[in-house]
Amino acid sequence: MTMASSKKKLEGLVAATITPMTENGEINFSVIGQYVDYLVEEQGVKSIFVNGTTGEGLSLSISERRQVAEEWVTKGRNKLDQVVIHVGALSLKESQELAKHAAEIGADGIAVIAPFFLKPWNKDVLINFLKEVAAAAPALPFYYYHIPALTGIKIRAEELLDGIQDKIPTFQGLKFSDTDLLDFGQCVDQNQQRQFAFLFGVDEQLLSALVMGATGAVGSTYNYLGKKANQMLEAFEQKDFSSALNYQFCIQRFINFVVKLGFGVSQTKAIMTLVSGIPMGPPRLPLQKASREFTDNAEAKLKSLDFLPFTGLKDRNLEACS
Ligand SMILES: CC(=O)N[C@H](C=O)[C@@H](O)[C@H](O)[C@H](O)CO
Ligand SMILES: CC(=O)C(=O)O
Repeated sequence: MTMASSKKKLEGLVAATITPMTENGEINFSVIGQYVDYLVEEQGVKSIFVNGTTGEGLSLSISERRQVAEEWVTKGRNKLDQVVIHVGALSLKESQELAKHAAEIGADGIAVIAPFFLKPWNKDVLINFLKEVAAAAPALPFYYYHIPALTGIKIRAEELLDGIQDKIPTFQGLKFSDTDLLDFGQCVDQNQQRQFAFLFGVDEQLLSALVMGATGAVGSTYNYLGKKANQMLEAFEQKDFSSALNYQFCIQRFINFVVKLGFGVSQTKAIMTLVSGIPMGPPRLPLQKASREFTDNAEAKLKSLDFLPFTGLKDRNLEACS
């Protein structure tokens, strides 16, 4: 526990990394170095969450997950603050293997979702599963990744956190990807004496979560809207709430637009390719590549919001926020 507890707290924006792929569906390791530089230099994002939802972690083989994790850790060395690896899997054995591997390669933490096929039906069973995974990496900070809409496991995070450190001594925080701000607020409220990280995962609502005590955020949009989100965090920090709200609305205009077109990991890959210029490639089945129509519409919206660099249309960007 000494190593885990001496680790500095995970805070600020954490990009949920995309797993770049080639047109024929293999992982494109060759762009990960550029991707790290892009996040740090262009978006001001210094921590990453690897092999999660956005990274199609559950669609990769165990061997691929190990290689992806290793590449991010290697390329992020001396550049990134923290690299957290999502090691959740349906098989406890696989999850433990990935946790152990994350420790071996020098990752800064591990996160785990609830197993979602044969399900834990109550808090104690879920804790037992998480505990067994955490124990495979006893020196690494452990984060629970709460994403009930995707796992179907609706055990409230507030309930799960009650007494969790007695069971999982390396427990260090929560990645909360749900819109239930009562549950989130109570996680914060009931653990004020503990140094947990409360990482919010609904990018379009981050400002509300900051009010509730979020200490950071993990999300897909920080890959390409990190700079804007950082401006919002800065304004919030300065107690300039009207500017913070202005930034949140600006981010919402974009997310609202793409949500209406149908937004998920495939679309995130297309948008990131557009904005960063780094080819993210297609997603893996069962996901399907974003349509040309989606990409064209998203591009027009990004331009009108002034979210694309060098568009040369500044005077016509009526929706742009400062
Ligand atoms: C379901 C999902 O992928 N959630 C992401 C992270 O938890 C978010 O970053 C969303 O992509 C984002 O908030 C847009 O809805
Ligand atoms: C968004 C997020 O945290 C994930 O992709 O796992």
